[in-house]
Amino acid sequence: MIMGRTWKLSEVSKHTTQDSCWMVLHGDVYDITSFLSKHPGGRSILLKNAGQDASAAFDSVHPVEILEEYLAPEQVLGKFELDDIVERTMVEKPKNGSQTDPEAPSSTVPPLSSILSISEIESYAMQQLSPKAISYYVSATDDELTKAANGQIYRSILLRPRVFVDCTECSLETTILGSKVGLPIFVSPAAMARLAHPAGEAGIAGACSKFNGLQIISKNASMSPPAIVSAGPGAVFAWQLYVLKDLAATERTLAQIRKIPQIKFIVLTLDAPFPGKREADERFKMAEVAGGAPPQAWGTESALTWKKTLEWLCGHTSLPIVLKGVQTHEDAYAATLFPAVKGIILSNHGGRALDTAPPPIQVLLEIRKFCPQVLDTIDVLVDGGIKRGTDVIKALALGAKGVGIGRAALYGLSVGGQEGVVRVLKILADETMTAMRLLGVKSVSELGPRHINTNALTSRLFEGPSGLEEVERELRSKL
Ligand code: HEM
Ligand SMILES: Cc1cc2nc3c(=O)[nH]c(=O)nc-3n(C[C@H](O)[C@H](O)[C@H](O)COP(=O)(O)O)c2cc1C
Repeated sequence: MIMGRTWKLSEVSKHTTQDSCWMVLHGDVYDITSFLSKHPGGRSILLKNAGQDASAAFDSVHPVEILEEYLAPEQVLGKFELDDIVERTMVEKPKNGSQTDPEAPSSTVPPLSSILSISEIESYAMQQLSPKAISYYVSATDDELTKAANGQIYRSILLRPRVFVDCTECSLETTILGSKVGLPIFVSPAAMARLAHPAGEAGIAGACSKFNGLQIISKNASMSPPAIVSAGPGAVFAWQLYVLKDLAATERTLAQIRKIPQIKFIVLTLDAPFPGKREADERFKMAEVAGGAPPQAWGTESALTWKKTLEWLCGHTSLPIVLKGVQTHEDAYAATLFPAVKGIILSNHGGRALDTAPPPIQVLLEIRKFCPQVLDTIDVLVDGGIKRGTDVIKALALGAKGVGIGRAALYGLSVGGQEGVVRVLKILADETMTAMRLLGVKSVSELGPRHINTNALTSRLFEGPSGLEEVERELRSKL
């Protein structure tokens, strides 16, 4: 009986094929032969790491709890014991794809306080991240037109500053989905944060905690939700769900989430029923796995529908539901017809879903024109392309309750761990506050369409009253 015995590397390393595939993970030896065809990340990456201690590669993408969830107890063959010879010659393996990875170009990051903009953080991140992390984080679908448009659209919208407003006192506090937060900027869910830095999603939580900010934890986080929330006592949390083809596994995960009181709402991502064609990432994977990677097995259920899926989800959570990846006003309106849905995130997955889909700001304008009541019925959040405080206030002025950052948080993490994310949030918070003061606005709730200039894009906003009667009324009462 092999169960319970110890194995040396010389024995484990004989099992590297489809017919017999072993792997060392966190001190245990696993027989993963039957899991090869089931691994959502494809079999090639497992074969590449077969016959060795793959803990470092595993840790940068998965929480350790996933082992128990996906592998049966009989697949654990026993404990791993280092051979003497290996122990003596072994060089410390990198824990992640960032600074400690010899593949990653070395660079010196200046003191974080001297980094002034999100673009600057991004350029340092490109020096810190491993090629693998860059191809995964930066890539977007096809020609990356939507990714580019997400940022460009903010540049084509102009603001309308008002004068004679005392903005000495100015606050970024607001409420998102009923939770008070210190700033209207939240961290969108992003998989595999430990590819950027060992602090991973817990580092992001620690940073959000300092601002009483909101972090939406990804279903594919590289750390477990309990570990993440315990790192952010002052933060507000939500958890993002991909419904897997394996519905029972999704239900088990939802049961775990129910036990975490810090999680205030569930974000169901809908824009990725199939993986987008992210060529930079595919090219990297092809080079990484000899002979090319087979098409990835996609674990996400592609047959979700409004009524069936929402009814099912309501059976497994009593938390408010937020739909992420809404890209038309029709779907925004439809969301308001389901009482369990308390919010939507206008998002195109940072350009990683359908290329040439519209930037969220365009969808917000559509909502204002065709069904403005949506904005009064549910919380509308947006993400994609946010790099400046002025981007934040434009989205808020157009009706968003909060604005998410995806890559910017990962880039901050890569340059300075938790403190790097703090720097990202501080830059954006300070810029937002400055922009509000210069605009003549003292609080987030005052921002409105009257702060947005009319041009070809935004003219559809101005079908309503001019606002002049309100100005007259206000002045008369003050004079
Ligand atoms: C043997 C134990 C492993 C198990 C049980 C496992 C499980 C999973 C699961 C459930 C997913 C779907 C995404 C998620 O829910 O996180 C996934 C995806 C993935 N896994 Fe693993 N995995 C294992 C080993 C590895 C190893 C050693 C690597 C090496 C780096 C790896 C790399 C990946 C990648 C790259 C993805 C795809 C993520 C994406 O593109 O969204 N996995 N794995
Ligand atoms: C590397 C990466 C991983 C992501 N993983 C997820 C995820 O697991 N779940 C999800 O709903 N969205 C995911 N997204 C999308 C983000 O939540 C967000 O919509 C997007 O990044 C916003 O655009 P930005 O990166 O321009 O800020 C991911 C985005 C990136 C860049």
